[in-house]
Amino acid sequence: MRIIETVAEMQAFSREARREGKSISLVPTMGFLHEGHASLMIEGKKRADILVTSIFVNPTQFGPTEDFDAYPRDLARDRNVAETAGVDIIFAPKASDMYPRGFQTYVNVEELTLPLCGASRPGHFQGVTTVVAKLLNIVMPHVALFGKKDFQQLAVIRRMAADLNMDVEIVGMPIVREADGLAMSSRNAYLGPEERRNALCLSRALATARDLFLDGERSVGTLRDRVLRVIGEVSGAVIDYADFRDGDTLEAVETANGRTLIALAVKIGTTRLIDNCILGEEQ
Ligand SMILES: Nc1ncnc2c1ncn2[C@@H]1O[C@H](COP(=O)(O)OP(=O)(O)OP(=O)(O)O)[C@@H](O)[C@H]1O
Ligand SMILES: CC(C)(CO)[C@@H](O)C(=O)[O-]
Ligand code: BAL
Repeated sequence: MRIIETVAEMQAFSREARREGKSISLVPTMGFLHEGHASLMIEGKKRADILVTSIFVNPTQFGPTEDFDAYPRDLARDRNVAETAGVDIIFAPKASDMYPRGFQTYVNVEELTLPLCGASRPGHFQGVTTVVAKLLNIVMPHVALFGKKDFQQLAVIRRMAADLNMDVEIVGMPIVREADGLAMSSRNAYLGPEERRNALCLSRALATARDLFLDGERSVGTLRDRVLRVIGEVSGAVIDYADFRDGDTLEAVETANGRTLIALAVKIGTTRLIDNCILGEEQ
């Protein structure tokens, strides 16, 4: 495994790999890698000759009061996780190389970024689509893999790739969970022991609503009440959003079906966690 730290070197590497007829897969990350990231890497390795993972805590997707400075970083540990998962190249650029002086071009996806995390985190998705567009141009992968834990992000990136005719296959991967149901996330590292227990209310709320749905309940009002009740039982859990939306368009729905998305963002203490499920999909 090799670490590449400059945009120019990464681009030269990929250009040469493509010239030799090799296929490339890319797993973009912000580091502090866990088994969720590893599952994307293992799949990426199967889908191409060369697996690249980027590790870049992207400043443009964090709001001014968000946790950019506090975001956990540990490149030594990440190297081990990446190597074990079969990564060939870690691309770890500096912010000054990604956003040099004079930078002024951004990518914006419209309707899909309005609700959910787009509403709670103004400017977030513009930062995500801009950096992902740049990573795709730099690494030039044939396949790029993203987790469904960030469901809206995946939908937005698919839209961007289609709308801008990007020559890359976007692959969505299932949510990897801890044994007790908590969705793996780098931000779980912020949780103290009591908060870690309280954080289970997200996956518990999703499972409760899904069980009701599988028993035949279709009223979003009833399903939402149950979700709010499960989260409300936990002191120190503050809902940012608990939304029922169409899994393709992200439009709000009032009657549930198998393609209905339940998307949650909940603050446990100061840590904002997200989780989701599609009601008709195996968990
Ligand atoms: N539990 C998970 N299962 C599957 N994919 C995941 C999981 N957690 C993160 N990913 C995916 O890994 C990629 C990189 O995500 P990122 O580095 O932000 O990790 P994260 O754990 O989601 O961090 P954060 O705490 O910032 O949300 C994204 O495509 C994301 O959806
Ligand atoms: C896709 C991504 C790496 C862009 O910075 C980030 O939003 C993430 O880790 O999900
Ligand atoms: N996993 C999405 C990255 C972010 O929260 O900024």
